[in-house]
Amino acid sequence: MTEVAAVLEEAARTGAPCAPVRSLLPKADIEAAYAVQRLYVERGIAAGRRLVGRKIGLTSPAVQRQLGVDQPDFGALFADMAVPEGVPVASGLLLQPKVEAEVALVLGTDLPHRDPTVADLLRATAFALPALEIVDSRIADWDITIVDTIADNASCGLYVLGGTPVPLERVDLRSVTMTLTKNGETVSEGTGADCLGSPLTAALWLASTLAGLGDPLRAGDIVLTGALGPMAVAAGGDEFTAHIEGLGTVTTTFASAATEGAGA
Ligand SMILES: C=C/C=C(\O)C(=O)O
Repeated sequence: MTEVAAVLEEAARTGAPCAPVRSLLPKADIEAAYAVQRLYVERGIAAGRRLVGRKIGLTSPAVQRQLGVDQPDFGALFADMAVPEGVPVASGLLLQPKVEAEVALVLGTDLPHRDPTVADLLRATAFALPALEIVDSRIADWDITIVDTIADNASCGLYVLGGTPVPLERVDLRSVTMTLTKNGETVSEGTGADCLGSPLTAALWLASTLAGLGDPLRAGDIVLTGALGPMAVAAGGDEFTAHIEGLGTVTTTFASAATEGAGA
């Protein structure tokens, strides 16, 4: 496990993507891949990073098709991965960024049960927000299988949360429609139902999985529930806006090296 973690750390440190790590792991061993991810999380916490929640990945049939997998996964969200709206994503921070539009849930109470119900989840959720997940892969050309992405913290790079909290009484997350634009052009579309049937179903999967691992979701946690549509490639100078009906909009821009150099 430590060898795989070291390969991924080196890729992040140098900015040079590495070869797929699946050949270094027991064949298709998802538990081994999560063990690598746990090392990354434990090292982050030991270094003073604040764990603030989880992302769910591989929830949309479109993304599953893009990556050739058939099940969801999860990764860790640290506070230092959050980019406030209005602050450009610095150039050179990410290796191969892509953007996804998602529903974020913020919990008001713990979700300790292995068999949580929708009622438990609705009661536990303080509010929802529109969100952009900026996924990134430390593996060259995004040549990933499920074990590669799990070991690589579920390919999570950064995330942007919208600023207007919406209580769940006000929105039916299964039927929301999402449009993601890049520089004004639509690049991805989907609905709540495209996220494992509903963002709530995805969150229940995560709550149950983490409770089963003895590390349940806690009050205050942010849950990125998974892409509602295909991911879109990002480059310096791009602006992305997601509109999720009933939740509002969230926007981010990617600085280009040239504008950063000019102090823009
Ligand atoms: C490889 C990353 C996939 C996701 O983040 C997703 O499907 O939401």
